[in-house]
Amino acid sequence: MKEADKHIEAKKEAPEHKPEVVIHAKGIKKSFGKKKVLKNITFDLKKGENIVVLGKSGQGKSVTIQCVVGMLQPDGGKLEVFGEDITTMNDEELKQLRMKIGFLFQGGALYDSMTVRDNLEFPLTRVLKLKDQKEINKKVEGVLDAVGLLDAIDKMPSDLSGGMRKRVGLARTLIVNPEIMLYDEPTTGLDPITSREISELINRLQRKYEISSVIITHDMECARITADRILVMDEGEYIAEGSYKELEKSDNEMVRSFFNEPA
Ligand SMILES: Nc1ncnc2c1ncn2[C@@H]1O[C@H](COP(=O)(O)OP(=O)(O)OP(=O)(O)O)[C@@H](O)[C@H]1O
Repeated sequence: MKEADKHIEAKKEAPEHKPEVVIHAKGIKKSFGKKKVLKNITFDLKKGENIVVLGKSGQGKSVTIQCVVGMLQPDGGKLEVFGEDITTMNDEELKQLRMKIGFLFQGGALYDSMTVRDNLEFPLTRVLKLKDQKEINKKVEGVLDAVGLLDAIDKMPSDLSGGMRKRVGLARTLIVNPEIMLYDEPTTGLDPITSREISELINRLQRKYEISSVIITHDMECARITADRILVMDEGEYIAEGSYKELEKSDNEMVRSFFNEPA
């Protein structure tokens, strides 16, 4: 780590979380044909907590979060979100549940032909069916302010940098007030400084809205800044769990390999 970067310390300890568990996964299994992708996934996400999932490519990190939002059905195990078993939910129940979960995809795609304002209005008018323009404007401006991009409200996505587009994507996810955020590689493709801004933004949003997050990343700086707890995934299960500082000292070679990689 560079000397100048040291002021952004790894989280030392989890903030005082309420013990409420928002995601409870126990023994989740998922195969595609003969390929066993998830063998035994067990974790709890507590309210207001950031957990980071580390793992080599193709280990099933994305499959896990797709199970959490009901896009994929696990083959076995228990999966409760906000205390409800999601494996037995019907389409309407899943739709209601997904409104409480923000999912920032790797691409975080915006509609290129729409301004930032229109991109943000879209979920309000189409998903929440809001009609009151004053209320819509207030929400759009509020969420852009939260991600520090109020100035960009009338710009087109093509006029924004990669980091700004990522923040607008995040704003569009946040605008429907999710209680859980699922981030799939939030800093991929961004330079180190912009990546750090996104990581710090994830923390600010966690504090401001008391959002609970699962953050999938290969970016160890992002893990260091955002993680209250890290889970390391290997061959369909979690092989280690702990804070950044704890895992940094792990004896396990696979765990150590993440910390030893050059940034
Ligand atoms: N809908 C699907 N149908 C068939 N196979 C799938 C499907 N979704 C994922 N897989 C397979 O499951 C495995 C795990 O994929 P996943 O995307 O979860 O990996 P990952 O750990 O998120 O990897 P990365 O870090 O590269 O994003 C891969 O081999 C992938 O090909």
